Amino acid sequence: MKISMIGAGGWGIAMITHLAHLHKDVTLYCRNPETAEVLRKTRESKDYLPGVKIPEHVRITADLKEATEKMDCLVLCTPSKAVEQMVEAMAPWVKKDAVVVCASKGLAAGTGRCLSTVISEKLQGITDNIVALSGPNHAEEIGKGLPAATVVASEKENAARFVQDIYMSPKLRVYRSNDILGVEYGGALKNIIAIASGVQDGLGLGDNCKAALITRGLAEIQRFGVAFGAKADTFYGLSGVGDLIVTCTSSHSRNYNAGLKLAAGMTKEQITGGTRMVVEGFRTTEIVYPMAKKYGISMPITEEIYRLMHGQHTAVEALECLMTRAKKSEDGIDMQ
Ligand SMILES: NC(=O)C1=CN([C@@H]2O[C@H](COP(=O)(O)OP(=O)(O)OC[C@H]3O[C@@H](n4cnc5c(N)ncnc54)[C@H](O)[C@@H]3O)[C@@H](O)[C@H]2O)C=CC1
Ligand SMILES: O=C(CO)COP(=O)(O)O
Repeated sequence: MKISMIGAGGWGIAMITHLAHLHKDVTLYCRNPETAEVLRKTRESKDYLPGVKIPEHVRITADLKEATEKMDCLVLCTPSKAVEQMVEAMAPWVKKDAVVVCASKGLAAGTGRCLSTVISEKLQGITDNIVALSGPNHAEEIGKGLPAATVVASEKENAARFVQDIYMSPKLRVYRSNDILGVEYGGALKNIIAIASGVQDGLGLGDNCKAALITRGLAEIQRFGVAFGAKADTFYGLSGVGDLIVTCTSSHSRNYNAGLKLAAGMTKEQITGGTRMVVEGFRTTEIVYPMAKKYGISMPITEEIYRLMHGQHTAVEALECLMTRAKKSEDGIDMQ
């Protein structure tokens, strides 16, 4: 079994460390040759995941061909903005019928399509074994081997089973799903609500407000996902409500921390300029809000995060707008 991790940020390092405890032939692709050399020598990324030792037998390479060819399983975990380009670059070396896993959480710019859809298109004629992996999984905890659960989803049942077998361990419980779109929309859109959660904590709004935000956040994530082909029930699972809870409440979350900074008055540019780590929720908001507007999908929290990011509302104004909206019924079917 030859497994390769494409992306050496926090998530890639956590996953390859987990997989290295279960498999012998494991590779980590790091795009920067100097960084790859440092990782080879120190077996640790001080920048992305300090305190996690990459096992000695993990092959670390900056050569994409070496990281791709002959691999039975390729896991993509770059920031979402790089996934399409990365798959395009890998395509000439991807083995026929290899299983390709998308562990990045985001959507395609412009179209808002799921990353698995883009990957499938780029690998047409080479493989259709495309799987999404998503769940409440902070790299900091997976890297330390703390217990967790996740979901692997695919239209191809055998591909999902294959990835389930590869990842499953007494430390990581892996569930299967056939709703790849639902799993991906949950993973991508929860980052918007996590930013909002950071904003609300930054304003000191309390636990009742947090519970309301998570619950109403789930409702709008589900509305969007279902409108684009996901199954409603998937959002009540690990990749939906599970990931939403952890990202809205964990101090590990980059999106949550970005929200805290927005509430403190920092701009999106100041926040992203101050960290090398990806804050996916900003990009996902830029993609989702115009789509929600275009297709008439009510997403009030997403709308306020968009306005906050664009300096159109302050955090306090965003709160006021959300609290003073027209009266609604909870299930969205408004009674006369
Ligand atoms: N960190 C976490 O706990 C989890 C992250 N994810 C997702 O995984 C993806 C990656 O996240 P992290 O590893 O945390 O990010 P990170 O910010 O820790 O690291 C990003 C890595 O991608 C590389 N990179 C940046 N731009 C690139 C490009 N254009 N082409 C190729 N490589 C590029 C960087 O050099 C770095 O190695 C994101 O979509 C994130 O939402 C999913 C689950 C958990
Ligand atoms: O997706 C994640 C946890 O499941 C990571 O979230 P952040 O990108 O906000 O850190």
